Parts: sequence; structure tokens; C-alpha cells
Amino acid sequence: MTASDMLSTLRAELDAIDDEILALIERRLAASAAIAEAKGSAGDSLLKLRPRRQAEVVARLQSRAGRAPAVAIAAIWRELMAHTLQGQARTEIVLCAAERSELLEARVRLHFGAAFPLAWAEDRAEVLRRARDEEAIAVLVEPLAAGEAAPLTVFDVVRGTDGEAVAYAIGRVAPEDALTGPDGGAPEWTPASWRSHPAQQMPVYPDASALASVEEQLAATPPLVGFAQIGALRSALAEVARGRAFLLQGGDCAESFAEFSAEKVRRDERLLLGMGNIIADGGLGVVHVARAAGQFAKPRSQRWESEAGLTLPSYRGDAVNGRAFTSFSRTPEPERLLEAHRQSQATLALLAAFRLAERSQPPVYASHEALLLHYEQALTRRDPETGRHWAGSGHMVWVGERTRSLDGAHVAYASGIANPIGLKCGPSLAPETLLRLIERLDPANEPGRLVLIGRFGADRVGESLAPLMRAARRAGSNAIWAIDPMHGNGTNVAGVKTRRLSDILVETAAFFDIAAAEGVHAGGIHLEMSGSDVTECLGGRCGIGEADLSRRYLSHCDPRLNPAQALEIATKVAALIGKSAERRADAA
Ligand SMILES: O=C(O)C(=O)C[C@]1(C(=O)O)C=C[C@@H](O)C=C1
Ligand SMILES: [Mn+2]
Repeated sequence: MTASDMLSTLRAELDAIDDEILALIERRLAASAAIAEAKGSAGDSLLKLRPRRQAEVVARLQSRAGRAPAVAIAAIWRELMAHTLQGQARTEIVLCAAERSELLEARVRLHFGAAFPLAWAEDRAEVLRRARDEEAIAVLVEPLAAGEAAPLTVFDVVRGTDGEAVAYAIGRVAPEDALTGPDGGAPEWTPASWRSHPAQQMPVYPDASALASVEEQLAATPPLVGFAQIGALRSALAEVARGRAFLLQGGDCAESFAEFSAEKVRRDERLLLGMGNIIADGGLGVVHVARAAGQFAKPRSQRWESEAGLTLPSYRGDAVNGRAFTSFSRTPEPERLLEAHRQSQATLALLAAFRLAERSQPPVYASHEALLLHYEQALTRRDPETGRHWAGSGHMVWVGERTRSLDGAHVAYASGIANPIGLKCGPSLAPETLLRLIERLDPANEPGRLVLIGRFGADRVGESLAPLMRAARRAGSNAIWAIDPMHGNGTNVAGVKTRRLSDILVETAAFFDIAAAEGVHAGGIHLEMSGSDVTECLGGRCGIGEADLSRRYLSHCDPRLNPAQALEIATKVAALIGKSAERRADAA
């Protein structure tokens, strides 16, 4: 084939694709005409424009995209929706002639889409009058003063490239459809707020109605943990934040449906308490938090997995899909959330029962990564006395290294719940970004609210941790610092994912040293471990060598410490806590 033949073939392919896209655009326009009718009489007093819905449409598609860049999706759908809207009702953007500038005009066109007709009114009062009486949006460089021009409200902000507000969009939009509060500030948080932010690492469920049904069923259940228990954990963590206690957090990388049993919950709880006993010898009280009762979902660096010529979605944890490499098993199934919920409930009931039987033991709280936001939203509850929301799915939840983007859905969700929040901090986190995340997740700077969990690897903790600790300390943050010495220390030995105990110990010791040098309390440790005698990590006095890895490698995801290895780390942590106390005494 000549080069020009090749070009014609490829262009024919693009023509065929464009025909399909056009047919779909036609269908989309037709479907939205029906929506306009369904909006019915409310449309007389309200604009047909639904800014929040538009943001959700874009965010959902961005979350599903493979190759398509997020900005491209935003630009294409903004224009599509601008046209659908104009099809429903011709909607003008009215600006003030006195505020006329090319920059403002360009920003407004970019923000709303080129399909909007622009109009200029004489003065501010006239702009607002038209927004009140006509199918029009007012765009003004000053937001509304309190009580000015009711029933109009600010519903969106037009920003410059630097993120600064350049103008405010004002119109007849219901508060629940607005992207800002009535004054142009942040909108009131709701459990669904995350939906207008791009969500990374979330499953793409092929069956939307099955998902909706599962969400409804979960929303009708009592919360797995109560608001008062959240408060108790926050008080315990406040002691950690003040340097008077230590957080011990640990459990499976991923819980599995098949492994669940009362004996397993018991073994894991025994191990956590045993470690706590050892750590307490260092001289600090211990707060016990299990990675359990909801730790069923995993972020993955690869969306797809290939085997023998077959490419299928990656396994994302039992709450999402199955491990078996078949198309059936790898398809995300929302009903799995119900099983995850049932097992979480059983685990929490068992932990509570153990405590009733042994009242002398300290409480064991439960934690998991808040990854599956449909599940988290459905289990979010509101305390009627304080009006505060909390995640009813577990006492503490964390935001992972792969989902901690400042404007992402996971941070948006976590920002509004009252639970203690963990934030994984890896080598790619810049100090300025950390400060903005702290501001977002802990604006009131409450001791016990936020736990920063460093995870760098033995070779990188030295360069990465100090700048982050220093930035947080200088900003006066009360956030707790803890170390996860597992996730930065993955290594591959003869095709098996493992971790060396020696690396884990080096990163742990470095954490204490750096904290001491920065004048920060080394507040906790976060481990992946099992109460069962697994052979997944190398080394330790139990002497697990490379040949042992295949013996009892049971993890569904990352390699865990076995009880002997975990207790060895606890002993080391107790010694490091003791040493920190001595250093402080010497300095005093
Ligand atoms: O969902 C709606 O309410 C629509 O009218 C459809 C649509 C769209 O094209 O997706 C169009 C205009 C609205 O601003 C929001 C979304
Ligand atoms: Mn893990």
C-alpha cells in the first residue's frame, strides 16, 4: 500500500467514526428536548440551566476516560451541553457594558461554551433585571450583596488561569443545582458533593440501575458505626496529636470475602492488641485502629491486565470485582458492595463482642480507604444534634496516595465528614500541595482530625519526609504524623511481590529520627499484617527466605507481615518511642 492509499484508508475510518459521533449527537439533542419538558413548570421560574448536573456529567466522563485528556472532555461536553441547553430554551449571558473587557469576554466564552449568545446591558441594575425577568444569566465582576436582587443567586464563578475569581454567574438557579454558595463562596457540602469532581480509581459499573438499587439498599441500613464512637476515636487521636499517645493502625492490605471468619477477626485483633502491649512499654498510650471492616477495594496503577492475549479490567478488590481472570468475574458488580457491607457489619459486631467479654482491653476501632464513593455516600449519616455528617462505614477512613488530588472527588468527600481522616503522603507530594490539602481537610485545625501517613520507602524517606513535616509544622498544623513503612518498600523477587523487613525497619527508624530533628511527635505506624502465619514478607528473626515465599502466600494484594514479624516491629517501635522520650528529656 502506498503512503497516500494508507492515508485514504485511515481517513475513511475517521469519516465512519465521525458519522457515528454525529448520529449520537443527534440522539443526545433529541433526548434533551424531552428533559426540557420534564422540567415543566419549574422551568418558568428557574432557568433550564443546571450547573451542578453539567459538572457531574463532565466529572463522571473524566473518571471513565482512558486516553482522552480531562481538559478535552470538559471542552467537548461543555460545548455539547451548551447546545442542548440552547435547544431547550435560548439562554443569554448578559454582561455589564461598564465592565467590558476582552479578557472577561474570552473567559466567559471559555467557561460557558461558545453556543451562548452574549449581550451587554447598560448598568448592573439592568443586567440583574434581565437575569430576573428573562431566560438570561448575569455575569458581573462583583458578587451579589446580601439581599440584593432576590430570587437571584450566585451559582458559579468564572476564573482566570491563576484560579482567581474574575466574575460571578448569577441567575435563577435552585441552591441544590448551584456550584457555589449564594455569595459565590464554597457551596454547602453534601454527601453527594464528590460527584461534581473527577473521581480517580473508581470502578465503571456497566449496569447503572443495579448500582442505583444497591445504593438505595445501603442508604436504608443503620450506620455501621455511630457518631459517638467517631467522637471517642477523635478524642483518643487528639491525645496522639498532643504527643501523649501513639496510633497503631494495621491489618490486611485487602480483606477478602473468602477469607472472612470469626477466627480470622479474632486472630487479627489479638495481634493488634499484642503489638499495642509491646508498644506501650515505650511509655505512650496506644490507640488501636484495625485495617478491617471495609478494606475491600484497591486502587490499581494499571486499569487493564493482559494474559495470554486476553485483556481484562484489573482486579480492584472483592467489593468491586473477582480475582479470576475471566470477563465475567472482572466486570464490576455493584451487588458486591452489599456483601462487603454484610461482612463489615459482622466484623464490627465481633470486635464489639470481644470487648464486652474482655472489658480490661482497650477499644479497637476500624478503618479503611474511602475509595468507593458510591458506598461511602450511601452510608453517610447526619447527626441531628450537631448537623454534622459522618461516614457510617467505619470509624476512620483514609484518602490514598492515588486519589489525593486537591480537586478530586475523594478529597471532596472526606472534607465534609466528621470522622478522623488519614491522608497518604508519598514522594510525589509537594509541601505546598500538602498545605492546601491540610487546609481543605482540616480547616479548623482540630487535634485528632487529620493523620498524615508518610509512605516513601527506605531509600526516599530521608529526602522526602523532612520538607513535608517542616511545612506542616510551620503552618501550625495539629495534624498527626504517622509512617506507613510498607507501601514504599515493595520489591519483586523471582516474580513475587514482597517486602523486606529490613527496609521496613529502616524507614520506621528514619521516621522517628526525622520527626525528632523537626521537633514533631512521631505519632503512629500503619502496617499491612495478618494474624495468620503467612510468608509474604522477607526476613526477620523468623527467618523467612526467598524459598519460603511460595509456602503460605495468601494475600489478595500486597504482602503482609506475619505475627512474628509484626511483633518484631512493635518491639522496635517501643524502643524508638523510648529513645525519643530520652532525647526530649536531654534537651529539656
Ligand atoms: O440534565 C438536564 O437537566 C439537561 O437539561 C441536559 C443537560 C445536558 O446536555 O446534559 C443540558 C443542560 C443542563 O444545564 C444540564 C444538562
Ligand atoms: Mn496495600
